Amino acid sequence: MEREVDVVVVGGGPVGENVADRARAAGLEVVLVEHQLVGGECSYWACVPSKTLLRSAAALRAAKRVAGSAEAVTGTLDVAAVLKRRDYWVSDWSDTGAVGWLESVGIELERGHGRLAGERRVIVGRDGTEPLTLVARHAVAVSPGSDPVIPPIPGLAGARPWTSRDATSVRHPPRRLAIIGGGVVAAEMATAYAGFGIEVTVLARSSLLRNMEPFAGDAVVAGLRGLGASVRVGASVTGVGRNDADEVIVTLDDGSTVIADEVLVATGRRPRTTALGVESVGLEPGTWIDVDDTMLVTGATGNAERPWLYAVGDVNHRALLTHQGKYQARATGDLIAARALGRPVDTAPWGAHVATADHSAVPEVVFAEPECVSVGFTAAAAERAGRSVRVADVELGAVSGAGILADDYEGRARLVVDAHAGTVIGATFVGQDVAELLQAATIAIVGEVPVDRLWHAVPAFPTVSEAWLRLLEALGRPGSPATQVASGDRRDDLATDGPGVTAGDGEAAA
Ligand SMILES: Cc1cc2nc3c(=O)[nH]c(=O)nc-3n(C[C@H](O)[C@H](O)[C@H](O)COP(=O)(O)OP(=O)(O)OC[C@H]3O[C@@H](n4cnc5c(N)ncnc54)[C@H](O)[C@@H]3O)c2cc1C
Ligand SMILES: NC(=O)c1ccc[n+]([C@@H]2O[C@H](COP(=O)([O-])OP(=O)(O)OC[C@H]3O[C@@H](n4cnc5c(N)ncnc54)[C@H](O)[C@@H]3O)[C@@H](O)[C@H]2O)c1
Repeated sequence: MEREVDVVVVGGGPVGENVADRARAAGLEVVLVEHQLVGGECSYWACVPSKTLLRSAAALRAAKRVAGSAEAVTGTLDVAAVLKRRDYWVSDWSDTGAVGWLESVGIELERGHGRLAGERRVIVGRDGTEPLTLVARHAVAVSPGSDPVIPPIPGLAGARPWTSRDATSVRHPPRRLAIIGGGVVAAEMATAYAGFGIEVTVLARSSLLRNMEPFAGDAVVAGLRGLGASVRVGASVTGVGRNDADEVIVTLDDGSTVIADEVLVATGRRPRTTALGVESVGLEPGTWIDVDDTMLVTGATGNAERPWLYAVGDVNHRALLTHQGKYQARATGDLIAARALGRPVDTAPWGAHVATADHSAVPEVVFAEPECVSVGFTAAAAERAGRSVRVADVELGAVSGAGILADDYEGRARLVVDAHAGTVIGATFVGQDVAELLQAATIAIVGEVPVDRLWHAVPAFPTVSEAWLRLLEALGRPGSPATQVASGDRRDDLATDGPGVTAGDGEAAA
């Protein structure tokens, strides 16, 4: 069976949904092909369940950190209630709601496995009925996402390791959990399971959260240990097996062993391109798909002559995050529609049809203990990129708003400034409830707001946002002696109390 449509989208995760939505909103006929659940990894096995597993223990810790509410905390976490709340948020792994939304906006769903079959053609393998060939008049967008990597550690694959799917969909948490990896999944799942009161051992080859400023990973190591987890940094796993009691035995390169009930592998992702038919359009199966800033696939048959194939979301490896994939999807869906309808196309940097922010302003929130959030360059990455940087650090505990939020608040913030341009190019915040500080930093970077102008963006007292003021003070006020820092100098000021406010003062002096 063969059918012509305007646009075919393969993969109905958050990214594919958004490509389809934008193209459909412009009036195009769109078919979305999904072989599992509409909503994808994020909705059922990643962002949503992981955050619900984390939230209750974080709320409990927050209550314990404030005198008055701490005394009211007399019980422990109700893990069964946490799992029930998780089940609600993942709709019991049913996509009825998501399918209803597709219907409401006029996007057609084809349930089945989509596979490229040459230029503009997608074959959909369907259960119990003959395959359907969809021929796209205008474009095909693939957004199949990514799968976890299982590294070739002797015995690991045979030891029934958990992946992030098992960790986020758990029904009966084990008594002991070993985690291999030191990235985002390891940090978050160690926090979640330690919060459940489970014996957690993190086995990381190197420091944690290496894509962030070093103080973020260090804080999470301390935070996890504070929750009772064991964190072994610099530990290489040489073998994994199960014994007769069905316990997992993880052997390390120093000869020691860790015994657990389950082992979670959190060692990165690989693209879902092995069974996507990419070879039929000149691409290599099993590899990430290269794209330009409009998500147009570079090197695909026919794309140079008449653009038709786009790869959006995790599969292009630009930023493996839902919000960034959805940002790409909005640009690409609109571009597909503009090209199809003969409307103007804007592919200049920061134009409507490009994902420029992928290069310089990707916000990420790691919901670990403590929260670690960042956007843009770290100081080291900026220097590697040849930028001349100025760096300001502040201890968040010295900010009144943080001290009021939690007794003995501990946290740190860093601003990375381009010394020549005088604009923020990176920001990192570590501490309780810092996630909501991130959007301001993202806007400063994307808007290329001069640091001198930020002195006029006054943070309200007493909020944690006053960290911004402390960061500016650390950089120096325009025209004041403190700003006499040679251009290109790197400053590692550690600002504490700002003028007029000391921790514990209810009112700031003028
Ligand atoms: C544990 C965990 C927690 C995370 N937490 C966060 C978070 O808090 N915030 C955040 O921003 N990101 C988070 N991420 C990352 C986020 O999940 C991904 O970046 C996001 O899901 C990518 O969206 P996508 O649409 O590209 O792919 P996916 O969500 O993987 O969706 C792809 C869809 O395509 C379907 N599909 C694949 N191949 C085919 C085919 N050939 N035919 C038909 N259908 C197909 C799949 O079934 C799936 O539904 C997390 C990831 C993990 C593993
Ligand atoms: N809150 C969030 O936004 C969130 C949460 C979870 C995941 N994610 C996304 O999902 C992606 C995948 O997360 P992840 O934690 O799996 O990957 P990651 O890239 O963040 O971390 C992988 C970790 O595994 C280690 N590693 C790699 N190979 C190894 C091996 N052979 N043996 C031992 N250790 C090894 C690395 O050193 C690193 O510490 C992330 O890139 C992130 O973008 C986002």
